Amino acid sequence: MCSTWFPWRPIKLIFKGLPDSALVCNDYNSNFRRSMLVPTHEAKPTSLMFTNLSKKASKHYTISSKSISMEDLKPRPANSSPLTPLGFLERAATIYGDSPSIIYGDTTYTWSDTHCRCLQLASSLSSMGIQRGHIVSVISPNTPPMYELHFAVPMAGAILNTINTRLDARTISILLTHSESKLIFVDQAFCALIHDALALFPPETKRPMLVLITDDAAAEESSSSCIMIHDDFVDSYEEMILKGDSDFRWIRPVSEWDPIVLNYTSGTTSSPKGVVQCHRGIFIITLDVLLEWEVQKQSVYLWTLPMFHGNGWSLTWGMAAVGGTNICIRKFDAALIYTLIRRHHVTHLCGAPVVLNMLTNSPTNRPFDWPVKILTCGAPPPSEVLLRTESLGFDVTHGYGLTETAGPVVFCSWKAEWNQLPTKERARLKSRQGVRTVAMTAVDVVDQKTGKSVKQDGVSIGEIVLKGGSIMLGYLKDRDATTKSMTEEGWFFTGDVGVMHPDGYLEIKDRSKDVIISGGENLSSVEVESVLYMNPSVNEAAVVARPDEFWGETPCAFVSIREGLTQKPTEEEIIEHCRGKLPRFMVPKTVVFMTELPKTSTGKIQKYLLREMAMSMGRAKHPRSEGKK
Ligand SMILES: Nc1ncnc2c1ncn2[C@@H]1O[C@H](COP(=O)(O)OP(=O)(O)OP(=O)(O)O)[C@@H](O)[C@H]1O
Repeated sequence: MCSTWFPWRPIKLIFKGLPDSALVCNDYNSNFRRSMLVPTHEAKPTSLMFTNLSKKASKHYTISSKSISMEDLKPRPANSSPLTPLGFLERAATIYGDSPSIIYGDTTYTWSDTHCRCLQLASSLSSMGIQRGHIVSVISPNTPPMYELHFAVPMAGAILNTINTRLDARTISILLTHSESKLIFVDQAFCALIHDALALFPPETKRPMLVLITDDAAAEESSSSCIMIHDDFVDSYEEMILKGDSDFRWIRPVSEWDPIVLNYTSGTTSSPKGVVQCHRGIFIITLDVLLEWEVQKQSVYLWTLPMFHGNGWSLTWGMAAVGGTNICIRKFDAALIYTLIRRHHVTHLCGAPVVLNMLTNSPTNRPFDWPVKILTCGAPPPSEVLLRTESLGFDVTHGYGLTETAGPVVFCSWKAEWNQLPTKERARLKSRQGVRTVAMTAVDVVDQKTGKSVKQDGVSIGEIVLKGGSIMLGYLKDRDATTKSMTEEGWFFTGDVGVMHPDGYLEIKDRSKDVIISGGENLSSVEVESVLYMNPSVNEAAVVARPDEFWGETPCAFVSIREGLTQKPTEEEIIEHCRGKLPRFMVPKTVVFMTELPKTSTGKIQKYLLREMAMSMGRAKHPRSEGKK
């Protein structure tokens, strides 16, 4: 009854001296001490009466107009501190102070160390003039400094921008100018790259300060290039920590909507866009992912996913929340990964489907004695790849998200009854993207013309739209793209197309830009790819549109073949393999073999490059007899 009256309802009302029969909401669980009912002679009668007061009680008690009514109960400072993930670190230092926070080669830090180092770094940043709202960039692989900067930079009030290490100098130069970065932390392996990027700055543009991150493990690869520009650095990372004050009072956000990170998208479909996320959004997604992926306290997390990729899907902050151990590595190396999983008894790791593929194809792969949980996201995982990964003892969780959502916000939440199904069927179910996380408000698939929800039949295609607390604030300096992607009705348009299955699970069919239209019919490149992956000789597959003289467009498959095969398949054999499993119009008409498919820095296949190659082949020609579907 109470909840229908007041949006901010009390959990329990305690009225001193009132008989039990006068308690209005006596079923709830926590304390709310406020005398709302007073003897009638002290208060003016009001029309608002509690209907379940006993007759006797209602005679003596009525609502005081002097007291605070339900409507007046508003947020107060005690319950309105801005949400921020930065507080996770202080807490981790209190609870897990002596436990390892980061292991990197022979170096181990504890949570006390990490807390202290981040405060010292934040203090040094402040001393150097870094202030609230400034952008501070970092280019580094997954090293301890890269992890620490996720706390230290926003603790100085600034906004962290992690730069993708695989970008070229020209793109980095554009991003740094666009972000107006004030300072860049540069791992020594990337000195030459940053040097080249800065050389491309327009003449009048102010240059950022540079701080050098030295690393013995990187020394070999980068010593000469680092000496070249050594004088350009204002300081070194470790010096800044030494100079810093460990009692520094970190700068809390004024509002939870204050920006905390700027991340550029992968650039799979167009130039990278600068996504800005706030403290609140990151707080929400971090807890959401931990809950959905069932990350236990003091888990051991191996950093196979680059932290520059959406801040490692927010698990950078997540590991502090659970006091886990971060195992850092500079490079993806399947043999090293298997060694580290065993050495440190790793419990969790993440990776785009390409990482799963590399792990399963590695000659060093061997099953584990304990379940190693792996979260895959970032691209559609073919069911064959899921199957192979699980057969090694990995427990795969499949999530879907974008840089714009700060991590996975849709998960293929697993149902116990599915464990009874045959393995192939399980893998097929798991390749679906799934259901919104608890912190997301809603997910839908809408018709691109009418904007109405499509039928929940697993066939009707529409655009995937999302709403929830971790959707970005917007794209930096791009009002048009921001308003286009987030409508007044409250939806964020993902640019992905998919279907909603009758059981409420979402499945992506393609990115809008990758849909192939053959003879007027939309064709999902993802479906064709998953059939190609069923061929045991196929290592990687991607399908794009090739202009076709008769159909307008037809599927063109690019494949790489597994290493070590004595007999490689022919184009006709690959086409024949698809014929048995796909409707005729979906069967690739062209197959191109490549040693390796081109990928973005986040491991996604660069379909726009393949599309350009397919375009350059000219229109596919057909004998007249092929003009039937
Ligand atoms: N589980 C998944 N299955 C299928 N596709 C996925 C999955 N997770 C993410 N994606 C794809 O990745 C996209 C988000 O990727 P990201 O934010 O890294 O940048 P990008 O979209 O690849 O780059 P750009 O926007 O610059 O083209 C999604 O829109 C979707 O197409």
